[in-house]
Amino acid sequence: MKHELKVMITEAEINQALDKMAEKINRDYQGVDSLLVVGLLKGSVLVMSDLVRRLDGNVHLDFMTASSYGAGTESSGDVKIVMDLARSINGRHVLIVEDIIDTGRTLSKVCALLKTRNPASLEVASFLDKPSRRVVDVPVKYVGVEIPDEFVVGYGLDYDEAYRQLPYIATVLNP
Ligand SMILES: O=P(O)(O)OC[C@H]1O[C@H](OP(=O)(O)OP(=O)(O)O)[C@H](O)[C@@H]1O
Ligand SMILES: Nc1nc2[nH]cnc2c(=O)[nH]1
Repeated sequence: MKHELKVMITEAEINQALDKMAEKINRDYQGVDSLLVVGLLKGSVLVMSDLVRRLDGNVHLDFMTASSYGAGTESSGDVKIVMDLARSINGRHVLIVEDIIDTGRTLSKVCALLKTRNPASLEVASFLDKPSRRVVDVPVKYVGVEIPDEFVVGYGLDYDEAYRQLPYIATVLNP
C-alpha cells in the first residue's frame, strides 16, 4: 500500500532550526579544544551531517547504533546497543546527536552508558522533541523543533526503514 504523507516541517524550516541549534552549540563550546559529536544511527545521519557542517572549531565524529523500535511505530522499550563507539570518550567533550526524542528510553540508556566512561562533558542535541510522550526524563540541551504526539517520517526517520531520505519531515496519514 502506498502511504499518503503530509508535510509537517519543510526543508527551509529544517535549515532555519539547524542554524539556531548550531549557533547555540558554537557559542557554548567556544574555547573548547575539541568536540566529539556522536551520532546515533541510523536516524541521526541526516541531522548529523547537516549540523556538523555548521559547527566551528575542532570537531570529531563517532557513531553508535541503539535500537528500540521494531517494524512498527511503537517503541519496544527494550533498548539495545547494536554497535558501540569506535574510540574512547574518556576526558572528551561529547555531544550526542539524535533525530528525535520520544519516550526518552533510547537516550536515557545511551547517556547512562556513556557517563560511565568519564567524558569531560556530555550533552544531547535532538532535532525533534515530542515532550508529551516522555516516559524517562533526559536533559536535552539543544532541540530543533518541538512536535505534537504524531508519528513522523523523513529527514532520517523511517517507517519500516522507508522514507529516511526525505529532505522534509512528514506525518503518515494512512499508517
Ligand atoms: O525516545 P525513544 O522513544 O527511545 O525514541 C527515539 C529513538 O527512536 C528512533 O530510533 P530507532 O530505535 O527507531 O532506530 P533508528 O535510529 O535506526 O531509526 C530514533 O532514532 C531515536 O533513537
Ligand atoms: N520514524 C519515527 N521514529 C520514531 N521513534 C520515536 N518516535 C518516532 C517517530 O515519530 N517516527
